[in-house]
Amino acid sequence: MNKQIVVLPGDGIGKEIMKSAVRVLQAIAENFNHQFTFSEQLIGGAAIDQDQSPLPQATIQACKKADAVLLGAVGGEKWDSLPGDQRPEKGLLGIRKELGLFANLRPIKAFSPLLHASPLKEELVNGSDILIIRELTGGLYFGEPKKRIPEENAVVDTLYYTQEEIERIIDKAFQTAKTRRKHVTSVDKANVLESSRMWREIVEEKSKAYPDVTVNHLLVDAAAMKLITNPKQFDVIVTENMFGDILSDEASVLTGSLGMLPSASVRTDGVGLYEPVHGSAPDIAGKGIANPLGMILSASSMLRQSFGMEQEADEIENAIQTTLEQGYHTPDLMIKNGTVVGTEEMTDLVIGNLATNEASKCICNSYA
Ligand SMILES: NC(=O)C1=CN([C@@H]2O[C@H](COP(=O)(O)OP(=O)(O)OC[C@H]3O[C@@H](n4cnc5c(N)ncnc54)[C@H](O)[C@@H]3O)[C@@H](O)[C@H]2O)C=CC1
Ligand SMILES: CC(C)CC(=O)C(=O)O
Ligand SMILES: [Mg+2]
Repeated sequence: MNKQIVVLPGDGIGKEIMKSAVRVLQAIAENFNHQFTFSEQLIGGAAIDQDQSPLPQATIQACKKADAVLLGAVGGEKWDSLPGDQRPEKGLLGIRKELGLFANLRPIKAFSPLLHASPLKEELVNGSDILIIRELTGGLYFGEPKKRIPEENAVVDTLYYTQEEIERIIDKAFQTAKTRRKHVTSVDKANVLESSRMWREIVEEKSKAYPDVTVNHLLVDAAAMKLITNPKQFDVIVTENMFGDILSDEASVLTGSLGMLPSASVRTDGVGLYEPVHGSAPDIAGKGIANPLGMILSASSMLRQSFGMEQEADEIENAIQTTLEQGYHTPDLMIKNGTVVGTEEMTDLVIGNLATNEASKCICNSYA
């Protein structure tokens, strides 16, 4: 199969972990006789430096033509003093919006060798399997007005949703729950926010069309607590953009590290952008120690969800399981008696544990 993949490494560790994902995909291409063509484009701080824009038109056009997009991470101190609409993060929000990627799927399930790597008790973590479905192109991160109001010595951000935006993400949650353990937890702040009250009404109305799926509602503050005191009660969690952003970083502690979490940002036709949950991690960037597994798992999610390559995705996930069983881990994972390795060595080990591990011959501009 011939697939065109746009890669957006971005900033900080984004560049380091993207190399890992591409190398793993090259090995998969070789093993399964696929042709993956990678085209690297600019986003975030790297794009500001080269093109004076966090999301150049060339990047948007390339992403729109691609079969799928891989994204590393954006942001860093260098660009922190820029106005909000010129920051690297604006490029990330922009590409999600441009591609219409309204649903961000964040699976949280610990690999068995990492059950003891969480600061939470192993018996709490063991058996938990959560999918956070975060609304991605609306809500507080996109609503207007969003500005300083100097004449009032004030500031405003806006939480705006159309009914249609809420309906499509709730449908996505119910449809996805049908393929899992058939339970949806909708998380909101309906005791305070009007947007949450409308969200809750839509969940109730939509639930009538999915009689085999059970549903409950939680306020976001209590949900944050329950995520780490009783995570096994959750199957699918669906929530507003900012709530999902925050809860998923919190939930990552179940897996041992934020660096383990992949995500898929999708729309209804299967087109997707695949990105780890974490950011550009400036505190460890350039040190060669970033955990590449969240990025590699995002690539395997791309194979599964955008390309229908189930066996190939399984091979990557099995190779990660084997590598962790062998005791290898990057320093972010607090494991007793393991062997600490860097980003590149971890990538070599995963590739070495693929069913076959010959070097790839795929077409690749900057990763050959
Ligand atoms: N998707 C994206 O591009 C995102 C970008 N950001 C941006 O990233 C920059 C840094 O933000 P932070 O709040 O520090 O969040 P962060 O997610 O970059 O890092 C939080 C902590 O987790 C660690 N960490 C994250 N990923 C890791 C990995 N793969 N391996 C090992 N350790 C890892 C970092 O070292 C840091 O201690 C900011 O500019 C922010 O706006 C933040 C989140 C998401
Ligand atoms: C720019 C932010 C919204 C990025 C982030 O934290 C995320 O998408 O998880
Ligand atoms: Mg986040």
